Amino acid sequence: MHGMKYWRQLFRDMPIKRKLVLISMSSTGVALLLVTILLLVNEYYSYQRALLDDVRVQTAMIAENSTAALVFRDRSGAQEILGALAASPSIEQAALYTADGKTLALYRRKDQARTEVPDRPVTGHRFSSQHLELAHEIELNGEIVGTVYLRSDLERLYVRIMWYVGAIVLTAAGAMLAAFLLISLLHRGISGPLARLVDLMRQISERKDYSSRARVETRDEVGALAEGFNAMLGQIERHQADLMQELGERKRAEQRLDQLAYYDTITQLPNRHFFNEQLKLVLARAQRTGQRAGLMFLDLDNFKIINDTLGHDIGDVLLQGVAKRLREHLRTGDIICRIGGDEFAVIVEDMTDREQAAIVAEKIIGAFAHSLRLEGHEIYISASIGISLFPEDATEMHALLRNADTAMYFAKERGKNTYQFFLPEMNGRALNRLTLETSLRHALEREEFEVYYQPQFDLASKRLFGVEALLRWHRPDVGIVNPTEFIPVAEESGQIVSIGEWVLRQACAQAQAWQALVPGLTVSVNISSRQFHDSQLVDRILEILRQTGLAPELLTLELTEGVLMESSGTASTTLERLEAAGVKLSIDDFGTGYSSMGYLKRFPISTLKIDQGFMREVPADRDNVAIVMAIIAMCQSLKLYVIAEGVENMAQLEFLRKAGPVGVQGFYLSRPLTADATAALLQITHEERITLLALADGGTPPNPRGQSQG
Ligand SMILES: Nc1nc2c(ncn2[C@@H]2O[C@H](COP(=O)(O)O[C@H]3[C@@H](O)[C@H](n4cnc5c(=O)[nH]c(N)nc54)O[C@@H]3COP(=O)(O)O)[C@@H](O)[C@H]2O)c(=O)[nH]1
Repeated sequence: MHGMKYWRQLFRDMPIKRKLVLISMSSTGVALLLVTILLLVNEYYSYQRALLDDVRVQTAMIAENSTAALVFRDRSGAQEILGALAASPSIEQAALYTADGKTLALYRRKDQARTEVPDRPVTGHRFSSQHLELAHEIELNGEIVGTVYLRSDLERLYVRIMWYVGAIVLTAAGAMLAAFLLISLLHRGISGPLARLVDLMRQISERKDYSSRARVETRDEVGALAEGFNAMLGQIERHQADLMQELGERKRAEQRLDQLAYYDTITQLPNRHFFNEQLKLVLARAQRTGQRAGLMFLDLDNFKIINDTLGHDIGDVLLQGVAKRLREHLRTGDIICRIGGDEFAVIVEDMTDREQAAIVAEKIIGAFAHSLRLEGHEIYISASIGISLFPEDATEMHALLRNADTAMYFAKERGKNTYQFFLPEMNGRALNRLTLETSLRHALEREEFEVYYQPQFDLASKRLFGVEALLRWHRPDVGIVNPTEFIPVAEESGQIVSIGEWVLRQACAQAQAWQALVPGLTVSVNISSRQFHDSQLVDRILEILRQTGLAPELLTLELTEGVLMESSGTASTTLERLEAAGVKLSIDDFGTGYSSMGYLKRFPISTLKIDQGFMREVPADRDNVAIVMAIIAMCQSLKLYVIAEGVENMAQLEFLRKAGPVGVQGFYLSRPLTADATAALLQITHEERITLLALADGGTPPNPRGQSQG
């Protein structure tokens, strides 16, 4: 059973060609065998018959010749007759019996050792495996006179059969060989294409090249199979192409998603997500290898202004330019990421020491030394950089990030366009700033702000013509906080827009209320950069003027040089709209910034305020004297009103009086006052004010600082 299974499996596993040859040869062999057997059987019986006939003839001849010998019981005659059988080599024994069954004569072939004849032969013939025996009764005139017995051997039959078998086997072998050749040839025609199909199939599955095709060699089933195979390959190829396309699209989509997930679409730099993962890896590596790593936080200086002024499209191009500069100036191993609006981060792995970090930071600063030309604009940009180092400043990722951020704020505070290493003591200051920002958020709703007013005088007429609105914050548990402390924070957090609007409303309402006391009293309100670039500014101002009833020409907006210099088309429109509405514009802190004469002509400015820094040590400081005099002369020729700030003593006042027609503002005349104190000052007469504030020529104020409320 087991053996059968083995052969069956062996047959199944055979190649078709061998199977076909085996089957064909087996069937041919079986057919030949059957034919051989039939031929042999036929030959055997034919020979038997021929032998029988032959023996019969001989029996008949003996019977005919021996009748007389039998009748006369002539032994020698009978013996002679039997002796003639020597001519028939197949007869090996013979006997003649008398009618009463006695043996009359015997014959034995020479090679026979003994006589082996039956005592009483049975008439008829009988074949055994070795012999043919035949007994025939001899008659004379209808009476039986004796019996003749002949025994022939079958040796010649077997020899003949053997020769016959030999001939048949040879013929069959030849036939089998011829059949084998023919069948092989025939089967090659069938299995050859099949084998080639199989080979092709193997090649295709190995190489995955579905563009190959099978040769259709015949029109039979194998040809149909090849055609079917080709059709199938065609389909696979098409599916493959579809699949490849789909895979390609999927891959592209995945890459795109990956790109979106890990890269910033504007600069193509890695984004915050990527940055976080990389920083984690870098720190883990540094921990393992015991090496240093540096983290740098970059914040572009004044980016928001550029973005608001020139538009977001230019802002985007600027960010791209910044990314390009960073890539160009830093090593390929440094990981540069854009982690927020105008915030970038650089991870420097294997940092040797602080000096190396400083070199990298200087490279970054240097990268922006030259202006960027963006769509017709020449833009100077700089960055403030905070640096924290692993492991000195922090070993934990978030702490390292926080420290770099804190250091960056300090770089900003130091005047921007610089770098700053993190120092442990910064954390306290940073915390203060954070709490300041948080408290500031609620200051407006909790009514913690108050507007103070500092009087402004025209030196020639000695008249109080206006007040400057200056904000104060009554911070709970802290006291009055100076605007220099909180205005930059409000500016950065964007809260300045709502705070500034509140100041404008208060100042306009107050100035309008004071018109009854000093008709034509002007009020100056400081407008910060962020406020100025707010697209709603003009509408808000006009709305406030309408609501408070203050005449637009009594409101002066104080803008710094920086704000005007950053201004482009949209800002000019803002200024033009304000001028058209009648609102006055003043340049604050003149001389500290760009001091460009161009914008004095370009923009509708009515007043210029000399920065109080130039009033310091005047008239002793000859340089400051020269500057102040030059500014006054320039304003005269440009027909601009000029106000000198920071007048703190009589010498300064006297100097200004001689220098030309100016307005003055300063502690010497009055510190910023509460609204009530300002109202009190406005209520007294002009003459009383001159006396009180020592505005008379050469006059001395009784106690100028004593008036201070701010
Ligand atoms: N955007 C806004 N900015 C505002 C607002 N209120 C104030 N500010 C700006 O804050 C800065 C500091 O203001 P402040 O502490 O009020 O200082 C003003 C005066 O007190 C001070 N001053 C005036 N006279 C003298 C003097 O004789 N000596 C001296 N040392 N200081 C003096 O000068 C400041 C006024 O400056 P300026 O605005 O340039 O005229 C300041 O930059 C304010 O602009 C606000 O509501 N919005």
